[in-house]
Amino acid sequence: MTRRILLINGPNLNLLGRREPHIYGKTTLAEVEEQARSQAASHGVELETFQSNHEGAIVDRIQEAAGWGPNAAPKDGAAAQEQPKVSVIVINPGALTHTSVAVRDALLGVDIPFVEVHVSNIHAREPFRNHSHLSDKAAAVVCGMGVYGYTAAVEFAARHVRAEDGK
Ligand SMILES: O=C(O)[C@]1(O)C=C(c2cccc(Sc3ccccc3)c2)[C@@H](O)[C@H](O)C1
Repeated sequence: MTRRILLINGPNLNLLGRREPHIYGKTTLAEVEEQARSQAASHGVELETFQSNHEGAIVDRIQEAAGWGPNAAPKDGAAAQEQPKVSVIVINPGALTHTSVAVRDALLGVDIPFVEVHVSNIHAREPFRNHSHLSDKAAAVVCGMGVYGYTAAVEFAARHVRAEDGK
């Protein structure tokens, strides 16, 4: 069974590197995703990426990681294709961090360990950004390290996958 990491980025992160570089740096999301894919591959682990500005689409993608949801199985009754198992989710929920019980519920519901990433230090920003609906349930939280936070998170996730495989 091929195991993989699912990297999810939430609202406005498609603008990473293009807006507010003094807070989020100049690295684009495409560059972050390519680096993460390459880093995971160096561990022999697949990495899939998903970015959406829509809470429900993120909930759907999280459910799909567990084999549930609208795209889980073919409608014609054919055997669902063997999908590589998502072993770990790395997620930067963006503003949904502070607002979305639905994303929290989806992550808890699929029972897949997740790592929460924030490019900025959310604890040193506006009060409304100081609370996360996810952190108390995350396997790990990385924030304030810029886009290196994704590197640290993927490293942690890849090591978890390899431990699962007994490597
Ligand atoms: O630091 C982060 O990674 C964070 O998750 C990321 C966020 C984020 C992500 C993308 C854009 C913006 S703000 C923005 C919106 C439009 C254009 C430029 C910047 C904030 C914040 O909403 C969160 O509070 C913190």
